[in-house]
Amino acid sequence: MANDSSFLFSGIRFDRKKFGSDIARFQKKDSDNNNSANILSAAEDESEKTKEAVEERTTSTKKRKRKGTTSETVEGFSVFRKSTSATQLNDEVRADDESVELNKKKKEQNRQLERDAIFRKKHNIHVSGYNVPSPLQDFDELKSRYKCQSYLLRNLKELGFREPTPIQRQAIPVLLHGRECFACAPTGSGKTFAFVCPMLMKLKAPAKGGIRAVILCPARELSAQTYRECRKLAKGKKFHIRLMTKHLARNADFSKFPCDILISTPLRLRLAVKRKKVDLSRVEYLVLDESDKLFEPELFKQIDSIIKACSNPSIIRSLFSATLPDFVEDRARELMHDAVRVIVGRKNMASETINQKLVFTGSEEGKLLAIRQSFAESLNPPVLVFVQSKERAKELYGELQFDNIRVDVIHSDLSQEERENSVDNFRAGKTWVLIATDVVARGMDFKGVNCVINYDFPDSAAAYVHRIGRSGRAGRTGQAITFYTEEDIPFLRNVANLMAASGCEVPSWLMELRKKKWKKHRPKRDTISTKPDL
Ligand SMILES: Nc1ncnc2c1ncn2[C@@H]1O[C@H](COP(=O)(O)OP(=O)(O)OP(=O)(O)O)[C@@H](O)[C@H]1O
Repeated sequence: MANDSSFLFSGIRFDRKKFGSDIARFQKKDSDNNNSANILSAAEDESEKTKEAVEERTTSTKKRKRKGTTSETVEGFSVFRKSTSATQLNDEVRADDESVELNKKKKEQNRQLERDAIFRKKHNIHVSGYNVPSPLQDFDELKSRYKCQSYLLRNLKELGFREPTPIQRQAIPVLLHGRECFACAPTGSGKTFAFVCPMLMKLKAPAKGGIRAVILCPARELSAQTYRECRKLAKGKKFHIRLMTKHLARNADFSKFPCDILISTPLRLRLAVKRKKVDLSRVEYLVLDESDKLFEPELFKQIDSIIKACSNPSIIRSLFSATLPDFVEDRARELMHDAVRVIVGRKNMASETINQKLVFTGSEEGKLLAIRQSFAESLNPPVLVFVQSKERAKELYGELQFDNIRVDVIHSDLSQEERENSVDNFRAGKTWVLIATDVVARGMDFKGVNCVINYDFPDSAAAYVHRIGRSGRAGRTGQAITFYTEEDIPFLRNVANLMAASGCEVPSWLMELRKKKWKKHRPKRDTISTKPDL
């Protein structure tokens, strides 16, 4: 025991002065107790010394760090030094260093998070999800942070894109970090580039060996437009970008040619998949543009089977739209892994750059008078006029085509070529007024549409937001006029709410109307005609 204790406590100097009274007490005890008394007092001493030693060690480690040295003998510390191996000590020092480093890193991360939050607030960007990448400060960061190739930066410049739009600031880094993403941003706010840019950057260079990326759009016109935009952005790089035409869907064998990016409507892609001429198992990127439309019941089956056919486990999927109803969010959460949700402004809101107006026309006849009067007073082309069906598009066209204005029409009964011509002529300014059904209500980027007229009241909040969003794009101002008749009054409050939310003045009586659930409001309307009924 004595030996043990001397071994255990060797090196400890006993402070006789400090523990004088204890020594006196223990000296009175018989000799048998001497050993244990010594041990006890030595133990007390040790505990005292241990405390000192620990304090000493902490200070000396700090000192060492300050001085940059690693060994300094401290009195009374040697017992621990002796029983602690050099590697252990080194480990402790290293652990200390690491924890300081970690703290520094954490602090910097927190500062970055704070900066990101301020920046997002400034640009009205709202995110949710784990570890959301920092938003882009400018396009230069595409190069400095993500090694963007020069062809893409050059194309951006050529297109006149100086600053990223809010959705581009956030969605591009999210996708470049390989995260799935569902995003909602106002009409005309640059969502196309937000998904095409990271796609081109991730694909890096043209390659053979199957379809690598797919963009799905709900309408042919929008697919054609996205195809053109992709090609503009990819200029200078020989990517194989293909638009799924009716001919390709029916006849082509996609295994026979390279395809980096395929742009299609769900119907055409589904047809090609069914024919087994398209293999989607290698697709690395899948974009569902106008995703809420794609998830509507009439397209859901096709979309579902396409998503299943894109079976690559490392696929990155993204959903984009200006309207993101809850059912689409739910679907996105089911579908995606570790997705980031990006909302610019408020969900499902009309663009704030559009001046919106409601006009009561009483009857169908009243509408025709109102549109003629409006054109007579001030026709400021290009003007887009929306009606609720192809029959009504034909009727209105029949009325206006002889009115000495350059008017055209687009609907699903026209041939592909006729539809393309209508769009091209309108884009080129040859047509002043384009009468349309909802086939061109979503995504179409007609530059500088001055006014959208909802000749027929839209059938849903989403339809309203997308239709009027053909105007007031890319920061420009625009105008939207919505005609309403008695039949539409139950749904007026919904439009009034959208108007108020995007900053338009709304008469107070409108805000006092009752709200009614707006579900596919397409009442049977009287024929558009000034000819008297026979
Ligand atoms: N960073 C940018 N700077 C300037 N213009 C831009 C920028 N990004 C996109 N644009 C332009 O803004 C217009 C609208 O872009 P885009 O069609 O992608 O909008 P969107 O958000 O997809 O609209 P929608 O919801 O109607 O589909 C286009 O003409 C496009 O060229």
